[in-house]
Amino acid sequence: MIPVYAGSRVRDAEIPLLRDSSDLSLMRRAADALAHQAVLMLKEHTGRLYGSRVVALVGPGNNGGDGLFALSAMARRGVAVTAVLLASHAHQEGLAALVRAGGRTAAAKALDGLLEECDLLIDAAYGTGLRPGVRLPAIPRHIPVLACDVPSGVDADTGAAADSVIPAERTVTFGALKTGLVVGAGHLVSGRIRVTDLGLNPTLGEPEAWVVQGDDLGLLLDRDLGWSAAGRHKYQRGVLGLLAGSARYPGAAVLSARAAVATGLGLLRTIVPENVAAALTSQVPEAVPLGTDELTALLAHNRRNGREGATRIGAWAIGPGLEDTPETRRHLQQILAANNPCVIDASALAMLEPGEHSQLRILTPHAGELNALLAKAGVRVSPRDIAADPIRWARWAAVAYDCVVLLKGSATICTAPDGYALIVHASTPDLATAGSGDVLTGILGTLLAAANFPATPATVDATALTHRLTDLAAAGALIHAHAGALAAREGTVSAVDLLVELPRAARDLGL
Ligand SMILES: NC(=O)C1=CN([C@@H]2O[C@H](COP(=O)(O)OP(=O)(O)OC[C@H]3O[C@@H](n4cnc5c(N)ncnc54)[C@H](OP(=O)(O)O)[C@@H]3O)[C@@H](O)[C@H]2O)[C@@H](O)CC1
Ligand SMILES: Nc1ncnc2c1ncn2[C@@H]1O[C@H](COP(=O)(O)OP(=O)(O)O)[C@@H](O)[C@H]1O
Repeated sequence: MIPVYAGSRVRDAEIPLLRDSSDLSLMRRAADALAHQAVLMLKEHTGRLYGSRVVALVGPGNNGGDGLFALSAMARRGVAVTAVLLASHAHQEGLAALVRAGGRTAAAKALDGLLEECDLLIDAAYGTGLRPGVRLPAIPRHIPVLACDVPSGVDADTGAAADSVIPAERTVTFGALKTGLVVGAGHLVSGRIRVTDLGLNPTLGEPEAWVVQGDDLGLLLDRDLGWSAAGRHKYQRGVLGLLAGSARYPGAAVLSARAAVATGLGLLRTIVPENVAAALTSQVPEAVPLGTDELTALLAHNRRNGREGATRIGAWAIGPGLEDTPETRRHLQQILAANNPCVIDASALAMLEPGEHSQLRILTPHAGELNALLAKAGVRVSPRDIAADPIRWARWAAVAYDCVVLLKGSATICTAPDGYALIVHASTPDLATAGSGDVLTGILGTLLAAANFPATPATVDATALTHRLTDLAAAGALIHAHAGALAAREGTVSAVDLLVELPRAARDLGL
C-alpha cells in the first residue's frame, strides 16, 4: 500500500526547507527527477534527445522553479528548451540556471507558435500552491505533457480540477504521493505517476489514506492460512445470506449471487421474491432459497448460539435490485436487528437511518446514492461537491451512519468512521457498466462471510473491527478491479464478463 498525503501537508513540510534559498538541493533533486522523466518521454515519442524541442509552462512559484532547473539540465544535453513565463516574475535562481545553460525564455503570448514545433510540454505552471480560479492555456491533445508535481489546475488536497486543467501523460510528484493525484478528476488527468522521495516522510505524520496495490490482497484479507484452514467444511468457509431482486430488477440478484459463488463461498442462502426465484435457481443452482419463516428461526438461532457452524449465516449482502416494499423492509429490519456483518447496496441504502449502530456494516453507494445518504443525515451537498472532494464526503457518511463506506467510482474509496481510508483504482473505465456494482456486492458478501467476525462484536475493539471491515471492502474492490482487467483483455466488459473472470481474478491475487 502506498501512503498518500494532502498536497498542503507536503507543502507545509517542504516550505521551511525551500525558504532558505541558499539551499536549493531539494529543488534540484526534484528538477533532476523531472528532467529524467522528460528524457524518457522524448525518447519514447521522438526516438531522440539531441535537437528535440521542449517547452515548459513556468509559473511564478517553486513549481516554476522546478521546471526552470529541469529545462537547464535538458539544455545541457542538447535539447532545445524554451520557458514560457506565465507571470511577471519567476524563480530567480532557476531563471539564472536556464540562461547559463543556453535555454530561452518567452512570454505567454508566444505559446501557440512554440507549440507548433514542440516534442514535449513540461507543465510547471502551478503545483501545491494553486489557488482557485486559475485559467490555463489550452494545449493541443497530440502534444505529450509531463506534469511537475501536480497537473496544473488540480487541487493537490482533494483531486478537484479547474475546467482548464492540463491533462498529463505522466506526473512526477515530489516528497510523497498526494491525495489530489489519486482521487477525483486529479486521478484522471495525472497519467502515470512517479514519486520522487525527498526524505520528507519523517515530518509528514500519519498518511491521509493508502492506495492499495495488486499484491496487497493477502494483507487486506489477513486470513488464517495454517493447515487447519484446508480442513474447513463448507459452513466454515462462509455462509452468506442474500436479500436482493425484484420483478423489476431480477438480474441484479442473479449477478450478486453468481459473484458470491464465484468468489469462493461455502454456501449461499437467498431471499428473493417469488417471481425471481425460478430464474435464480436455474442460473445459480448452488444457491439454497431461504423462506420467511426459516429466516426468522435462523436469526433467532444465530442470536442464541452465535454465527458459527452449520446452517448459520455469517454475513449478509442486501440490496441489489431490491424493491422498497413492506416485506423487504421487514426482512431488512430483522437482519439488521440480528447484528450480522452485512454489505448494503443500491435501494437498500435508502431504507437506512443515520445514527449510531455499532454494527458491522459496509455501505456501497455510488456518488448519487452517497448524496442521498448525506441529505438524509442533514448534510446538504451537491453531486459536484462530492466529485470535488470524494474522500471528505465518504468520511462524513461513514460518521453519520456509523459504519464503513465504500464510495464507488473510477477510484473506489473505502473509509471507516475514524477516517482510516483505502483507495482502489479501477483497472478499466469499462467497469462502469450496469450490474458491475451488483457483482461487487456479491464479492464483498463472500469476503464478509469468510471473515468469521466474532458473534458479539461489542466485546472487541470497535475501531479494530471497522478497520478490518475497511480492509475487506478494499479487498473486494481489488478483486472486482482485477476481474475487470482480465475481462478487458478480451474486449469490452459486461457484468457477466466480470463473473466469468472472477475465479481467475481471485486466484491470481492469492485468494
Ligand atoms: N514536495 C517537495 O518536497 C518539493 C516541492 N517543490 C515544488 O514546490 C511547489 C510548491 O511551490 P509554491 O509553494 O511556490 O507553489 P506553486 O504551486 O509554485 O504556486 C505558487 C505561485 O503561483 C501563484 N498562484 C497560485 N494560484 C494561482 C492562480 N489561481 N492564479 C494566479 N496565480 C496563482 C501564487 O500566487 P500568490 O498566491 O502568491 O498570489 C504563487 O506565486 C510544489 O508543487 C513543487 O513543484 C520542489 O521545488 C522542491 C521539493
Ligand atoms: N469511471 C469509472 N471507471 C471505472 N469504474 C467505474 C467508474 N464509474 C464507476 N465505476 C465502477 O463501476 C461499478 C458500478 O457500480 P453501480 O453504479 O452500483 O452499478 P450497478 O448498480 O449497475 O451494478 C462500481 O464498482 C464502480 O466503482
